[in-house]
Amino acid sequence: MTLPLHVRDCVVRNRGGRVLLNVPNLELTPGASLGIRGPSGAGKSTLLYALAGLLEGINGEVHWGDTDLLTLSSARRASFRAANIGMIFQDFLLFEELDAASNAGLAAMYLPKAQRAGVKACAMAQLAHLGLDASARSVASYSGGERQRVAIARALANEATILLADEPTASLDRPAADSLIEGLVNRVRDQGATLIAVSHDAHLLDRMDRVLGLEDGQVTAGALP
Ligand SMILES: Nc1ncnc2c1ncn2[C@@H]1O[C@H](COP(=O)(O)OP(=O)(O)OP(=O)(O)O)[C@@H](O)[C@H]1O
Repeated sequence: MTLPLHVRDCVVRNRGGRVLLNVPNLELTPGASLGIRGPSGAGKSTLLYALAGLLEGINGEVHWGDTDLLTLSSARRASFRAANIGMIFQDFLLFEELDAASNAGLAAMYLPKAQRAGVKACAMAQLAHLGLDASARSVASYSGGERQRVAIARALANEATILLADEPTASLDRPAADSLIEGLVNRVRDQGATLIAVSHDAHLLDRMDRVLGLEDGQVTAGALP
């Protein structure tokens, strides 16, 4: 199921009250891709976390279709994420002691039993597609590029229609980065998925339908379609 995004008056503050992010209005139709660019500390990751319902102390509205994420309990937000959102975190957030397949198939833990085998199989297929074998080695010993690919496989394993990616090409070499970009763009086109990607990679930003600029927590460009 593909879902439109509507964000209204989304404000995130730190504990001292400083505004880290202020997005008055952001709309994205299903099947569209949005790049997010801006200097370090601009609030790009904070915006992705807000869109995933991963922040506390946030004001405003983040609607995916009819669901306002910010009104849900944290348990319901976790279920919504497991069913709808694939997220590639900037620092990967892998479980160090687990192997690649367990990390990539993590969404299975949060889904109904009937869907678990499918997610695990999809995780294995994504790993293979990304050139990783099903080693029983824990990911603690993986290289940066391998870790990034495990994180990508995890994000794609639950067939999510919302893909939130934080610097997804940062640890990949150019051919691997271009192949990933191609795969993501194809997924948006073929499955009507929504892709929102924070990136400094001009190749990636060039392939997005729109690019949103952020600076010091404020939107500087590209909020409207
Ligand atoms: N949990 C937090 N508590 C307090 N401040 C935070 C928290 N998370 C982020 N910040 C601050 O919010 C601002 C935006 O951080 P964010 O990680 O969103 O920036 P970014 O644009 O993604 O930067 P980078 O490109 O360096 O990853 C920074 O000043 C950061 O220190």
